[in-house]
Amino acid sequence: MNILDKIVLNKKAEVQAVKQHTTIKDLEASALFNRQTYSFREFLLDPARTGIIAEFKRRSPSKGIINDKVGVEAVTTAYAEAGASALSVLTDTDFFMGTKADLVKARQANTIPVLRKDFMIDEFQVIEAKSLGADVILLIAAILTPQEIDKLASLAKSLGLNVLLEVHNLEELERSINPNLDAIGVNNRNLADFTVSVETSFDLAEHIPDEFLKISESAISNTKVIRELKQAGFSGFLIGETFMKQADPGLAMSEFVKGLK
Ligand SMILES: O=C(O)c1ccccc1NCC(=O)[C@H](O)[C@H](O)COP(=O)(O)O
Repeated sequence: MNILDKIVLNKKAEVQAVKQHTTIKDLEASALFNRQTYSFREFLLDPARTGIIAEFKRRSPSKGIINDKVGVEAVTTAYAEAGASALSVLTDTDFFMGTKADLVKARQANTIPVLRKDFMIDEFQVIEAKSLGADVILLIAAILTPQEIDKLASLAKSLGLNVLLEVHNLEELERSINPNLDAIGVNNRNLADFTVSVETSFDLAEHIPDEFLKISESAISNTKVIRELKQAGFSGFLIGETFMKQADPGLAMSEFVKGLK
């Protein structure tokens, strides 16, 4: 069984366990549930920002612990200050050391869109994402059927959430395209074997219809590649480890963006 299969199996058990003690009514009662979400498109296309979706990521299956010494409020506010167009916050605990509380803290400390970075397999998690203050959810084509993507994306849109679909190859892209998506993210990391190549983004760029925002995800480590990705039509750049592996991830981002000017 590859790591993605393990994560999904674990996630199914986790969601079932949460449903034992939390109802949809409980989620809808959250103070954050009825807030107006920020537009992913508006912030990503704002020329005063960088297009960077800056990720708070303590640990990953591919790298182990990246940084467990920093706090989510301090890092995400520094990311926003450095020009992030949006924030990505891992809420998976078992594989990434993220928490749902991290998302709430990032939401309350910032006024830019926040992506709930998790493995969404159940409608409950979409409603939960809204209750935690997310603006954007991630749907991963490799773990969902087209019918599941359609169901989860249309629920998300009905709640005012933005939807980012993540693909890794042309077959996933072609089978998963759906009018309820806002953005298509090309993951440069193969989630089954962890190999990374930014060429994946360049190869898929021309196949993504223009109505969707194009996001390049993972293994982005310098500003030269961002300039090249912009030329190829990408307007969003999801970056985690490059910033988080530094003692001060916010400072690392502010130094990094100097190279974009
Ligand atoms: O990062 C991993 O090791 C990983 C393993 C299995 C499933 C997902 C994984 N990462 C999620 C992501 O997509 C990244 O956190 C995100 O794109 C940022 O990537 P990076 O800039 O390379 O940290």
